Amino acid sequence: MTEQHWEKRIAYLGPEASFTYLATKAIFPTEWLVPCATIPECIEAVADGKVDLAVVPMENALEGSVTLTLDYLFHEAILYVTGELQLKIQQHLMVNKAQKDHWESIKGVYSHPHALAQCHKYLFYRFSHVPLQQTTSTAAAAKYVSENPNECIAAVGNAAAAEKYDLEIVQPNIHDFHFNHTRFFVLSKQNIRLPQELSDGQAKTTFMITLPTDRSGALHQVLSVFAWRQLNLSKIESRPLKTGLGDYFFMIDVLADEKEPMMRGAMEELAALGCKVKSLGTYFTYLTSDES
Ligand SMILES: O=C(O)C(=O)C[C@]1(C(=O)O)C=C[C@@H](O)C=C1
Repeated sequence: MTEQHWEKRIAYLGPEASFTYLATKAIFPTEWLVPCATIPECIEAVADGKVDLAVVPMENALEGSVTLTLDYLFHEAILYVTGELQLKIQQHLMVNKAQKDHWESIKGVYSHPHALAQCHKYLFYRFSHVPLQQTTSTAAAAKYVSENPNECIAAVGNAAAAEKYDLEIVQPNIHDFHFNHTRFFVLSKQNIRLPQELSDGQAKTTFMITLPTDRSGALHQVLSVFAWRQLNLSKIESRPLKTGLGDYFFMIDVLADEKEPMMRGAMEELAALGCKVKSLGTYFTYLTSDES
């Protein structure tokens, strides 16, 4: 955080100039940032104690959840959310400067699948004949385009990536809807919280809940546990349990601190209903002002 000097090691989905990097750098300007090639690599790095924190994308306003992050947190790792970062997302089409006069003849568009999906309309109407190639991040796509000056290809990513990898932005703001933001989780092995200063001050708790058995009304009962206590939910999403078709767990965000008496009561009632509840902890949201 800007007011502290933790000198922590923080893994992020890299390389440098990815959106995850911009969100991380905005909130941790002085810490040691460690790029990882994939979301599982970031999560494993913090789970194995190689870094203190890891920052991974978890939800985009246009494309929805980053399911790899949610599933990995449920199935593979025991980690806590210490904070949530939010970043405004602006996607630009960029080419190698050696190709800037021929950009309308591009033979491929490279980017992270979420970024390509956020620009679906533009790419479909403008370049429907051009194959889309998935990369591990938008910055990885920009790096690839910069390392291949003889290929007439483009990357989709942010302005910082264009600058870092010396590319020319040939079409700015190609995302389909103006309101484009992404949420990122800051993960830790400890159930700790980033300092509340600089956050929006609203405590949020994320639970992963498995219903007892396939009995009618079970989800209704779970929701009523929160409803009658006037605990406000800001997200609910079902994901496959991976044990069979129709088996799900639910990821629920509640706008309250898990230490509040009402939340403790809710947890007790869920247990009495036979639900398995995994709390990822209570955390605050930090709005990053980076204009990418
Ligand atoms: O590729 C990047 O730059 C990322 O940080 C990943 C990611 C994502 O997974 O959603 C983050 C923000 C944008 O929504 C697009 C891509």
